[in-house]
Amino acid sequence: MNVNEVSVNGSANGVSCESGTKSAGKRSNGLCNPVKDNSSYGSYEMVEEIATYLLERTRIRPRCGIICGSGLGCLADQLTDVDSFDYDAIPHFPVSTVAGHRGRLVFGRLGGVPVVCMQGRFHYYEGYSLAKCSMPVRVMRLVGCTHLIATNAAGAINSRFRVGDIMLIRDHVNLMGFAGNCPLLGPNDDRFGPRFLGMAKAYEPALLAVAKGAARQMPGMDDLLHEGVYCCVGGPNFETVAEGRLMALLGVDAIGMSTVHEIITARHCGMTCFAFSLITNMCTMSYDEEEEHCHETFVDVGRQLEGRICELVARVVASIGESCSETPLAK
Ligand SMILES: O=P(O)(O)O[C@@H]1C[C@H](O)[C@@H](CO)O1
Ligand code: HPA
Repeated sequence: MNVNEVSVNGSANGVSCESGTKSAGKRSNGLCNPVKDNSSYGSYEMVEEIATYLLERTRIRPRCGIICGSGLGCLADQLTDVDSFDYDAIPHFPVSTVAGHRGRLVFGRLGGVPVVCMQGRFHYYEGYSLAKCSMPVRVMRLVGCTHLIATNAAGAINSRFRVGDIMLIRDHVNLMGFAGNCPLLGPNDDRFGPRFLGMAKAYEPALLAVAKGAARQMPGMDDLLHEGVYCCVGGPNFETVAEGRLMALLGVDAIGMSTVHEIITARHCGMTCFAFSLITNMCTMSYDEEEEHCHETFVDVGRQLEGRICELVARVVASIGESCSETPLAK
């Protein structure tokens, strides 16, 4: 059996307290010592229990999961018919520790399409394993999502990009994977997906085409839009000049601290993926440049582009809604 065949019927009872998380009625600070953290965090039963907990408390049956990046929480604010769950109220869920990441799961409708938004994500530098950072993607799958939209704030390596541009992610470089760190480390549970998986079409070309078509219809948007390669680093420090230059040699267009492990996890459980980066800064590529990296400024860039970004996402979600109504959702 795999996730495409399984319907959620686990029980929300009998929740146990795991190290570095919180379970019903019991709390810790939600942080893990990465050394002690279990790389294969999130058994099928645990994820199923979280999904059941949520489905018992909302009538929304989402088709698409949306992860809001730094400063992009506005995406969740667009939803109607909302049921929201603070992360610290959901059994086994980690908690957000980064400014600009609100820390709640929001079920609702975007233009009529049922979706669930992570208003705040988990990052490796917060002390969570990659498996734990991306565990909510599996929850999204078990509550019924067939599609994932991941968004992030990123620094531009590509000198043609400008702050405020949007880069549709065509592909990524899994730098942390090169170093042996991957959300799928540890025993594989075939109910989620296969042991080995191809990543050549990680980002769905049809959704990239939809986004580009939508941008052409939005005044001024076409000029802001690029397509490129994203790379995730562990953070929380930004890159040295030498590292920035190395990224350019590797063919990377923008660098961030998320998304790659979420997409790997989503592809593992058969989800169709779309992602984009909001360019919040230019990476420092020369020793003569003043480094002007500031998380709060990055969050502000997101706020300034809220309207356009929300419209872009709404249009992609609408097209997902249309494709889902043509293809019946697997149980
Ligand atoms: O959650 P995302 O990837 O959007 O967050 C980026 C990377 C760091 O967490 C933070 C740096 O300002 O923004
Ligand atoms: N580097 C890494 N992550 C980032 C950056 C950056 O320049 N900007 C926003 N997230």
